[in-house]
Amino acid sequence: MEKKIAVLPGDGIGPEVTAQAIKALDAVAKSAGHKFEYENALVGASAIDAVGDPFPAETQAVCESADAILFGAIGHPKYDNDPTAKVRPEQGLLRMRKVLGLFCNIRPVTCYKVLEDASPLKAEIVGGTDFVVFRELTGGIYFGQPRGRSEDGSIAFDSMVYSKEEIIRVSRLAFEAARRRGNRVTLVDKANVLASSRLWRETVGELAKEEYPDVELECMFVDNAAMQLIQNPKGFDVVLTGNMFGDIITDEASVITGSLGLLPSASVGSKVGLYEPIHGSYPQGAGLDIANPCATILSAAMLLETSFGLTAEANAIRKAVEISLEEGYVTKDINAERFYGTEAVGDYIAKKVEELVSAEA
Ligand SMILES: NC(=O)C1=CN([C@@H]2O[C@H](COP(=O)(O)OP(=O)(O)OC[C@H]3O[C@@H](n4cnc5c(N)ncnc54)[C@H](O)[C@@H]3O)[C@@H](O)[C@H]2O)C=CC1
Ligand SMILES: CC(C)CC(=O)C(=O)O
Ligand SMILES: [Mg+2]
Repeated sequence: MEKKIAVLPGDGIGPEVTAQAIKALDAVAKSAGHKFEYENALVGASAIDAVGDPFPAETQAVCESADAILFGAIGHPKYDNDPTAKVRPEQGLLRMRKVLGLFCNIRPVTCYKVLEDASPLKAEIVGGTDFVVFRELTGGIYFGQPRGRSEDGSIAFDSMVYSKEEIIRVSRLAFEAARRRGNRVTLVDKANVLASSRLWRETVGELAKEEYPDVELECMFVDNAAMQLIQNPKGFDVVLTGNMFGDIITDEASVITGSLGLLPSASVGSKVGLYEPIHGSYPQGAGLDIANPCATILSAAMLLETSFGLTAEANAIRKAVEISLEEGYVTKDINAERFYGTEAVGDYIAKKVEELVSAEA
């Protein structure tokens, strides 16, 4: 198979973790006889520094001509600490998601057996956790209009806006996934307060009744869900939610697995798919060879499976990551006493991928 992958490393630890994911993809290509061609493009703060735009037209063209996109992370403290900055790296990420039609962000949350003690939560609580969050990605409060400041600057406002159409298209993907898994969807919202959440409840309820009567639908307020995720994470199968709630509860959910550096994601929609870790640019870790590359490597596995249909190869990457965790080939966030660098973990996983894929061929 010959495929072109757009690579957008971004800022902070982004370049380091995407480099490790590419090693895993190269190991797959070498052992299974595929050809992956990579084209790099600028995004985020590094794109602002280079060309003054966090998602330049050239980057968009690279993405649109690719078969899949591998994304690192964006963000820089010089913007985080300057609320007056007019151009911000995050605008690039949001514009990219919108322009590429990436309306659904899929975030699997799995607790590896060997990491049951790595979470600050009790092993008997986190053990066996296996759910997936379907987060709406191109609507809601991150995009809604009007937004801004009053003339005298003393009032600021954002709008949580959702249409039925936006809710239905992401919900369908969640229900379809539930049918392939435990047949249960939990809609997470704040329908006791927000009009937009009441539209979610109404729309998802109708859809469930009309098209997915075989799938169990449960509705849960987001504050309760935030608590239940920690108290009984095994109680979830497919979580369906809006943009901001999904963003927040998945960072929370990463604690169940042992580290934010372990959670991958796939962003899908009408065009090309984009694959990215759920974490940000972790600027404090940039250039120190301490970032956990697993979230990005596992995102590459989602890329192979979702965009290229290479399930066996994707599973080889997942298995290689699991072996690295079992063998203690982990970064500092997983084991603060005995750890390896980002590069060393990436090399170890790539070597395992090569062995696993070659053994299957
Ligand atoms: N998708 C993206 O590109 C995202 C970008 N951001 C941006 O990233 C910048 C930093 O934001 P933060 O709130 O600090 O979130 P962050 O996700 O970058 O880091 C939060 C904490 O999680 C841990 N962490 C994150 N990734 C890790 C990894 N791979 N290995 C080990 N530990 C890891 C670190 O302890 C870090 O201090 C900001 O500019 C923010 O806007 C934040 C979230 C998502
Ligand atoms: C940086 C934000 C725009 C998004 C975010 O935190 C995420 O997608 O996880
Ligand atoms: Mg986030």
